[in-house]
Amino acid sequence: MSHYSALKGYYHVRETIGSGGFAKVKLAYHNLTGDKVAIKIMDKRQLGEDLPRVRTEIDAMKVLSQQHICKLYQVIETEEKFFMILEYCPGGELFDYIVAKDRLLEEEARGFFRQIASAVAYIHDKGYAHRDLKPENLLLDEDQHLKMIDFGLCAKPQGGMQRHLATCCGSPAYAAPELVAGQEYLGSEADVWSMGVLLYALLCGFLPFDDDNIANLYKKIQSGKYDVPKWLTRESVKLLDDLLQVDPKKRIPIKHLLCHPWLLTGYDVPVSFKPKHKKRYIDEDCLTELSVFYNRRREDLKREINEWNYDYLTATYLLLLNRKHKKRPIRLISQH
Ligand SMILES: COc1cc(O)cc(Nc2ccc(C(=O)Nc3ccccc3)c(OCCC[NH3+])c2)c1
Repeated sequence: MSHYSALKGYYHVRETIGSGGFAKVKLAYHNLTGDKVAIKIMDKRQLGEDLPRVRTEIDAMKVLSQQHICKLYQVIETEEKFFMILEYCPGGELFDYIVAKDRLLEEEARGFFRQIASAVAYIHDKGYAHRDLKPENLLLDEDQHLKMIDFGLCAKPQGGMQRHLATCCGSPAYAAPELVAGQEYLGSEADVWSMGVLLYALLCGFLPFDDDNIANLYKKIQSGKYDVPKWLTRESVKLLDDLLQVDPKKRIPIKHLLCHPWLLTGYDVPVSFKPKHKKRYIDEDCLTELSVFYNRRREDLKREINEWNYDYLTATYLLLLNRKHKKRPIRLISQH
Protein backbone atom coordinates (compact mmCIF):
# COMPACT_ATOMS: atom_id res chain seq x y z
CA MET A 1 0.00 0.00 0.00
CA SER A 2 1.71 3.25 -1.05
CA HIS A 3 1.46 5.92 1.60
CA TYR A 4 -0.09 9.15 0.34
CA SER A 5 1.97 11.70 2.26
CA ALA A 6 -0.53 14.49 1.51
CA LEU A 7 -3.14 12.62 3.57
CA LYS A 8 -0.79 11.72 6.44
CA GLY A 9 -2.02 12.95 9.80
CA TYR A 10 -5.44 13.84 8.41
CA TYR A 11 -6.87 10.58 7.05
CA HIS A 12 -6.12 6.93 7.69
CA VAL A 13 -6.28 5.33 4.23
CA ARG A 14 -7.61 1.78 3.93
CA GLU A 15 -8.54 -0.48 0.99
CA THR A 16 -9.50 0.43 -2.56
CA ILE A 17 -13.31 0.38 -2.99
CA GLY A 18 -13.49 1.32 -6.62
CA SER A 19 -11.30 2.03 -9.61
CA GLY A 20 -12.28 3.42 -12.97
CA GLY A 21 -10.55 5.10 -15.91
CA PHE A 22 -8.12 7.57 -14.46
CA ALA A 23 -9.15 7.39 -10.83
CA LYS A 24 -9.23 5.04 -7.90
CA VAL A 25 -11.44 5.37 -4.84
CA LYS A 26 -10.20 4.33 -1.42
CA LEU A 27 -11.97 3.93 1.90
CA ALA A 28 -10.42 6.17 4.60
CA TYR A 29 -11.05 7.42 8.14
CA HIS A 30 -11.08 11.15 8.95
CA ASN A 31 -8.76 11.24 11.99
CA LEU A 32 -10.49 13.88 14.12
CA THR A 33 -13.99 12.40 13.94
CA GLY A 34 -13.15 8.76 13.15
CA ASP A 35 -15.81 8.95 10.41
CA LYS A 36 -15.45 7.03 7.17
CA VAL A 37 -14.98 8.88 3.88
CA ALA A 38 -14.25 7.91 0.29
CA ILE A 39 -11.15 9.41 -1.30
CA LYS A 40 -11.01 9.67 -5.10
CA ILE A 41 -7.35 9.75 -6.14
CA MET A 42 -6.28 10.86 -9.61
CA ASP A 43 -2.78 10.90 -11.03
CA LYS A 44 -2.20 14.03 -13.08
CA ARG A 45 0.16 12.27 -15.50
CA GLN A 46 -2.51 9.67 -16.34
CA LEU A 47 -5.20 12.33 -16.70
CA GLY A 48 -3.65 13.88 -19.80
CA GLU A 49 -6.26 15.96 -21.64
CA ASP A 50 -8.86 14.85 -19.07
CA LEU A 51 -7.27 17.16 -16.49
CA PRO A 52 -9.73 20.04 -17.15
CA ARG A 53 -12.62 17.66 -16.36
CA VAL A 54 -11.29 17.29 -12.83
CA ARG A 55 -11.26 21.04 -12.29
CA THR A 56 -14.76 21.26 -13.82
CA GLU A 57 -16.01 18.64 -11.41
CA ILE A 58 -14.31 20.17 -8.36
CA ASP A 59 -15.73 23.63 -9.19
CA ALA A 60 -19.19 22.07 -9.62
CA MET A 61 -18.98 20.09 -6.38
CA LYS A 62 -18.10 23.25 -4.43
CA VAL A 63 -21.44 24.75 -5.56
CA LEU A 64 -23.65 21.64 -5.46
CA SER A 65 -24.73 20.83 -1.92
CA GLN A 66 -27.95 18.82 -1.58
CA GLN A 67 -29.18 15.70 0.23
CA HIS A 68 -29.14 13.55 -2.95
CA ILE A 69 -25.71 14.59 -4.17
CA CYS A 70 -22.57 12.94 -2.83
CA LYS A 71 -20.86 15.59 -0.71
CA LEU A 72 -17.36 16.89 -1.40
CA TYR A 73 -15.56 17.52 1.91
CA GLN A 74 -12.02 18.47 0.91
CA VAL A 75 -9.76 18.83 -2.10
CA ILE A 76 -5.99 18.25 -1.89
CA GLU A 77 -3.82 18.96 -4.94
CA THR A 78 -0.13 18.01 -5.05
CA GLU A 79 2.42 18.11 -7.88
CA GLU A 80 1.38 14.65 -9.10
CA LYS A 81 -2.12 14.03 -7.73
CA PHE A 82 -5.64 15.23 -7.00
CA PHE A 83 -7.44 13.94 -3.90
CA MET A 84 -11.22 14.45 -3.59
CA ILE A 85 -12.44 13.58 -0.09
CA LEU A 86 -16.06 12.50 -0.57
CA GLU A 87 -19.13 11.31 1.29
CA TYR A 88 -19.05 7.61 2.17
CA CYS A 89 -21.79 5.65 0.36
CA PRO A 90 -21.58 2.05 1.55
CA GLY A 91 -24.84 0.92 -0.09
CA GLY A 92 -23.07 0.46 -3.41
CA GLU A 93 -24.37 1.29 -6.87
CA LEU A 94 -28.05 1.46 -7.80
CA PHE A 95 -26.98 -0.60 -10.83
CA ASP A 96 -26.00 -3.55 -8.59
CA TYR A 97 -29.18 -3.12 -6.54
CA ILE A 98 -31.39 -3.49 -9.65
CA VAL A 99 -29.36 -6.47 -10.94
CA ALA A 100 -29.67 -8.21 -7.53
CA LYS A 101 -33.46 -7.78 -7.57
CA ASP A 102 -33.88 -8.43 -11.31
CA ARG A 103 -36.26 -5.44 -11.48
CA LEU A 104 -38.05 -3.18 -8.98
CA LEU A 105 -41.74 -2.97 -8.16
CA GLU A 106 -43.34 0.33 -9.09
CA GLU A 107 -43.45 1.58 -5.46
CA GLU A 108 -39.73 0.98 -4.91
CA ALA A 109 -38.82 2.42 -8.32
CA ARG A 110 -40.89 5.51 -7.43
CA GLY A 111 -38.98 5.99 -4.16
CA PHE A 112 -35.66 6.03 -6.03
CA PHE A 113 -36.95 8.02 -9.01
CA ARG A 114 -38.25 10.81 -6.74
CA GLN A 115 -34.75 11.14 -5.27
CA ILE A 116 -33.18 11.20 -8.74
CA ALA A 117 -35.66 13.86 -9.88
CA SER A 118 -34.84 15.89 -6.75
CA ALA A 119 -31.09 15.79 -7.50
CA VAL A 120 -31.50 16.55 -11.23
CA ALA A 121 -33.94 19.44 -10.61
CA TYR A 122 -31.49 20.88 -8.08
CA ILE A 123 -28.42 20.77 -10.35
CA HIS A 124 -30.45 22.24 -13.24
CA ASP A 125 -31.69 25.00 -10.93
CA LYS A 126 -28.02 25.73 -10.16
CA GLY A 127 -27.27 25.95 -13.90
CA TYR A 128 -25.57 22.56 -14.28
CA ALA A 129 -26.35 19.47 -16.35
CA HIS A 130 -24.91 16.09 -15.30
CA ARG A 131 -24.71 14.56 -18.83
CA ASP A 132 -23.76 11.11 -17.61
CA LEU A 133 -26.81 9.93 -15.64
CA LYS A 134 -26.83 6.15 -15.27
CA PRO A 135 -27.32 3.65 -12.40
CA GLU A 136 -23.55 3.35 -11.93
CA ASN A 137 -23.48 7.05 -11.00
CA LEU A 138 -26.11 6.69 -8.28
CA LEU A 139 -24.85 5.26 -4.99
CA LEU A 140 -26.79 4.29 -1.88
CA ASP A 141 -25.71 5.58 1.53
CA GLU A 142 -26.11 3.68 4.81
CA ASP A 143 -29.77 4.77 5.04
CA GLN A 144 -30.59 3.59 1.47
CA HIS A 145 -30.75 7.21 0.28
CA LEU A 146 -29.50 7.85 -3.27
CA LYS A 147 -26.41 9.99 -3.81
CA MET A 148 -25.51 11.24 -7.28
CA ILE A 149 -21.80 10.97 -8.10
CA ASP A 150 -19.24 11.69 -10.83
CA PHE A 151 -19.74 15.18 -12.23
CA GLY A 152 -16.66 14.82 -14.42
CA LEU A 153 -18.79 15.36 -17.54
CA CYS A 154 -21.14 17.97 -16.10
CA ALA A 155 -21.60 21.23 -17.95
CA LYS A 156 -22.43 24.73 -16.86
CA PRO A 157 -23.16 26.33 -20.24
CA GLN A 158 -22.01 29.95 -20.45
CA GLY A 159 -25.11 32.11 -20.33
CA GLY A 160 -27.27 29.59 -18.50
CA MET A 161 -29.17 26.41 -19.17
CA GLN A 162 -30.92 27.75 -22.26
CA ARG A 163 -27.56 27.76 -24.13
CA HIS A 164 -26.87 24.74 -26.34
CA LEU A 165 -24.00 22.31 -25.81
CA ALA A 166 -22.10 20.54 -28.55
CA THR A 167 -19.71 18.01 -27.04
CA CYS A 168 -21.01 14.49 -27.27
CA CYS A 169 -20.38 12.65 -23.98
CA GLY A 170 -21.82 10.23 -21.45
CA SER A 171 -22.70 6.56 -21.90
CA PRO A 172 -24.32 5.72 -25.28
CA ALA A 173 -27.25 3.63 -23.95
CA TYR A 174 -28.40 6.60 -21.81
CA ALA A 175 -27.65 9.31 -24.39
CA ALA A 176 -30.45 11.39 -25.90
CA PRO A 177 -31.25 11.14 -29.66
CA GLU A 178 -30.21 14.76 -30.34
CA LEU A 179 -26.88 14.05 -28.61
CA VAL A 180 -26.08 10.87 -30.57
CA ALA A 181 -27.16 12.66 -33.77
CA GLY A 182 -24.37 15.17 -33.06
CA GLN A 183 -26.85 18.04 -32.97
CA GLU A 184 -26.62 20.94 -30.54
CA TYR A 185 -28.57 20.06 -27.43
CA LEU A 186 -29.69 21.46 -24.08
CA GLY A 187 -28.03 19.66 -21.17
CA SER A 188 -31.28 19.83 -19.18
CA GLU A 189 -33.28 18.11 -21.95
CA ALA A 190 -30.60 15.44 -22.44
CA ASP A 191 -30.59 14.72 -18.68
CA VAL A 192 -34.40 14.22 -18.76
CA TRP A 193 -34.02 11.64 -21.56
CA SER A 194 -31.37 9.79 -19.47
CA MET A 195 -33.84 9.78 -16.58
CA GLY A 196 -36.31 8.02 -18.88
CA VAL A 197 -33.72 5.34 -19.67
CA LEU A 198 -32.97 5.10 -15.93
CA LEU A 199 -36.65 4.69 -15.02
CA TYR A 200 -37.05 2.00 -17.69
CA ALA A 201 -34.00 0.16 -16.24
CA LEU A 202 -35.50 0.39 -12.71
CA LEU A 203 -38.90 -0.96 -13.82
CA CYS A 204 -37.70 -3.57 -16.34
CA GLY A 205 -34.19 -4.63 -15.29
CA PHE A 206 -32.87 -4.14 -18.82
CA LEU A 207 -32.32 -1.20 -21.19
CA PRO A 208 -34.92 0.28 -23.60
CA PHE A 209 -32.30 0.75 -26.32
CA ASP A 210 -29.52 -1.82 -26.50
CA ASP A 211 -27.27 -3.19 -29.21
CA ASP A 212 -23.67 -4.37 -29.32
CA ASN A 213 -23.21 -2.42 -32.54
CA ILE A 214 -22.98 1.29 -31.75
CA ALA A 215 -24.50 2.37 -35.08
CA ASN A 216 -27.54 0.12 -34.52
CA LEU A 217 -27.81 1.41 -30.94
CA TYR A 218 -27.91 5.00 -32.23
CA LYS A 219 -30.61 4.06 -34.78
CA LYS A 220 -32.75 2.52 -32.02
CA ILE A 221 -32.31 5.61 -29.79
CA GLN A 222 -33.24 7.94 -32.64
CA SER A 223 -36.28 5.82 -33.50
CA GLY A 224 -37.46 6.23 -29.91
CA LYS A 225 -39.13 2.82 -30.12
CA TYR A 226 -38.77 0.44 -27.19
CA ASP A 227 -40.52 -2.68 -25.89
CA VAL A 228 -43.25 -2.27 -23.29
CA PRO A 229 -43.16 -5.38 -21.06
CA LYS A 230 -46.57 -6.64 -19.89
CA TRP A 231 -45.83 -5.93 -16.19
CA LEU A 232 -45.68 -2.14 -16.71
CA THR A 233 -48.77 -0.24 -15.54
CA ARG A 234 -50.48 2.25 -17.85
CA GLU A 235 -49.29 5.13 -15.61
CA SER A 236 -45.65 3.95 -15.83
CA VAL A 237 -45.90 3.69 -19.61
CA LYS A 238 -47.35 7.24 -19.76
CA LEU A 239 -44.43 8.63 -17.74
CA LEU A 240 -41.85 6.75 -19.84
CA ASP A 241 -43.53 8.19 -22.94
CA ASP A 242 -43.28 11.72 -21.47
CA LEU A 243 -39.57 11.22 -20.76
CA LEU A 244 -38.49 9.30 -23.88
CA GLN A 245 -39.75 11.82 -26.44
CA VAL A 246 -37.32 11.89 -29.40
CA ASP A 247 -38.15 15.58 -29.98
CA PRO A 248 -36.54 17.36 -26.99
CA LYS A 249 -39.15 20.12 -27.21
CA LYS A 250 -41.90 17.55 -26.57
CA ARG A 251 -40.00 16.01 -23.63
CA ILE A 252 -41.47 16.80 -20.18
CA PRO A 253 -39.53 19.65 -18.46
CA ILE A 254 -37.94 18.69 -15.13
CA LYS A 255 -40.08 21.19 -13.18
CA HIS A 256 -43.31 19.52 -14.51
CA LEU A 257 -41.84 16.10 -13.72
CA LEU A 258 -41.67 16.99 -10.00
CA CYS A 259 -45.48 17.05 -9.83
CA HIS A 260 -46.25 14.33 -12.43
CA PRO A 261 -49.13 12.07 -11.28
CA TRP A 262 -46.87 8.99 -11.29
CA LEU A 263 -44.40 10.66 -8.92
CA LEU A 264 -47.24 11.86 -6.66
CA THR A 265 -48.91 8.44 -6.31
CA GLY A 266 -48.68 7.40 -2.66
CA TYR A 267 -46.82 10.60 -1.68
CA ASP A 268 -49.34 13.33 -2.62
CA VAL A 269 -46.60 15.97 -2.31
CA PRO A 270 -44.46 17.12 -5.25
CA VAL A 271 -40.77 16.26 -5.19
CA SER A 272 -38.80 18.98 -3.41
CA PHE A 273 -35.35 19.82 -4.79
CA LYS A 274 -34.36 22.48 -2.23
CA PRO A 275 -31.36 21.57 -0.05
CA LYS A 276 -32.48 20.27 3.35
CA HIS A 277 -29.85 22.37 5.13
CA LYS A 278 -28.77 25.94 4.40
CA LYS A 279 -25.06 26.02 3.52
CA ARG A 280 -24.47 29.66 4.53
CA TYR A 281 -25.68 29.17 8.09
CA ILE A 282 -22.86 27.87 10.35
CA ASP A 283 -24.17 25.44 12.98
CA GLU A 284 -23.49 26.76 16.53
CA ASP A 285 -22.99 23.31 18.12
CA CYS A 286 -20.38 22.29 15.54
CA LEU A 287 -18.73 25.71 15.93
CA THR A 288 -18.53 25.18 19.69
CA GLU A 289 -16.85 21.78 19.33
CA LEU A 290 -14.33 23.20 16.84
CA SER A 291 -13.54 26.35 18.86
CA VAL A 292 -12.93 24.31 22.04
CA PHE A 293 -10.86 21.70 20.20
CA TYR A 294 -8.69 24.22 18.36
CA ASN A 295 -8.83 26.74 21.22
CA ARG A 296 -9.85 29.48 18.78
CA ARG A 297 -12.40 32.38 18.95
CA ARG A 298 -15.82 31.43 17.52
CA GLU A 299 -15.95 34.54 15.34
CA ASP A 300 -12.56 33.74 13.73
CA LEU A 301 -13.56 30.13 13.10
CA LYS A 302 -16.98 31.11 11.74
CA ARG A 303 -15.32 33.49 9.27
CA GLU A 304 -12.78 30.86 8.20
CA ILE A 305 -15.46 28.17 7.74
CA ASN A 306 -17.49 30.60 5.64
CA GLU A 307 -14.57 30.93 3.21
CA TRP A 308 -15.36 27.32 2.16
CA ASN A 309 -11.73 26.59 1.23
CA TYR A 310 -12.47 22.84 1.11
CA ASP A 311 -9.48 22.28 3.35
CA TYR A 312 -9.30 20.10 6.47
CA LEU A 313 -11.39 22.61 8.45
CA THR A 314 -14.18 22.42 5.84
CA ALA A 315 -14.06 18.61 5.96
CA THR A 316 -14.07 18.50 9.78
CA TYR A 317 -16.94 21.01 10.00
CA LEU A 318 -19.03 19.16 7.36
CA LEU A 319 -18.44 15.79 9.04
CA LEU A 320 -19.51 17.22 12.41
CA LEU A 321 -22.60 18.69 10.70
CA ASN A 322 -23.30 15.25 9.20
CA ARG A 323 -23.18 13.79 12.70
CA LYS A 324 -25.64 16.41 13.96
CA HIS A 325 -28.08 15.65 11.10
CA LYS A 326 -27.80 11.95 11.95
CA LYS A 327 -28.24 12.73 15.67
CA ARG A 328 -24.80 11.32 16.48
CA PRO A 329 -22.49 12.93 19.12
CA ILE A 330 -20.68 16.03 17.86
CA ARG A 331 -17.20 15.39 19.10
CA LEU A 332 -13.59 15.41 17.92
CA ILE A 333 -10.89 12.96 19.01
CA SER A 334 -7.67 14.64 20.16
CA GLN A 335 -4.63 13.13 18.46
CA HIS A 336 -1.76 12.59 20.90
C1 LIG B 1 -19.41 14.00 -5.90
O1 LIG B 1 -19.24 12.66 -5.54
C2 LIG B 1 -18.42 11.89 -6.27
C3 LIG B 1 -17.75 12.38 -7.38
C4 LIG B 1 -16.93 11.50 -8.08
O2 LIG B 1 -16.29 11.94 -9.15
C5 LIG B 1 -16.78 10.18 -7.69
C6 LIG B 1 -17.44 9.72 -6.56
N1 LIG B 1 -17.23 8.42 -6.25
C7 LIG B 1 -17.49 7.67 -5.12
C8 LIG B 1 -17.85 8.18 -3.87
C9 LIG B 1 -18.07 7.30 -2.82
C10 LIG B 1 -17.92 5.92 -3.00
C11 LIG B 1 -18.15 5.01 -1.85
O3 LIG B 1 -18.34 5.47 -0.73
N2 LIG B 1 -18.13 3.70 -2.12
C12 LIG B 1 -18.26 2.64 -1.25
C13 LIG B 1 -18.13 2.76 0.15
C14 LIG B 1 -18.24 1.61 0.95
C15 LIG B 1 -18.51 0.37 0.36
C16 LIG B 1 -18.66 0.28 -1.02
C17 LIG B 1 -18.54 1.41 -1.82
C18 LIG B 1 -17.57 5.43 -4.26
O4 LIG B 1 -17.47 4.09 -4.45
C19 LIG B 1 -16.89 3.70 -5.68
C20 LIG B 1 -17.21 2.25 -5.92
C21 LIG B 1 -18.71 2.08 -6.01
N3 LIG B 1 -18.99 0.85 -6.67
C22 LIG B 1 -17.36 6.32 -5.31
C23 LIG B 1 -18.28 10.57 -5.83
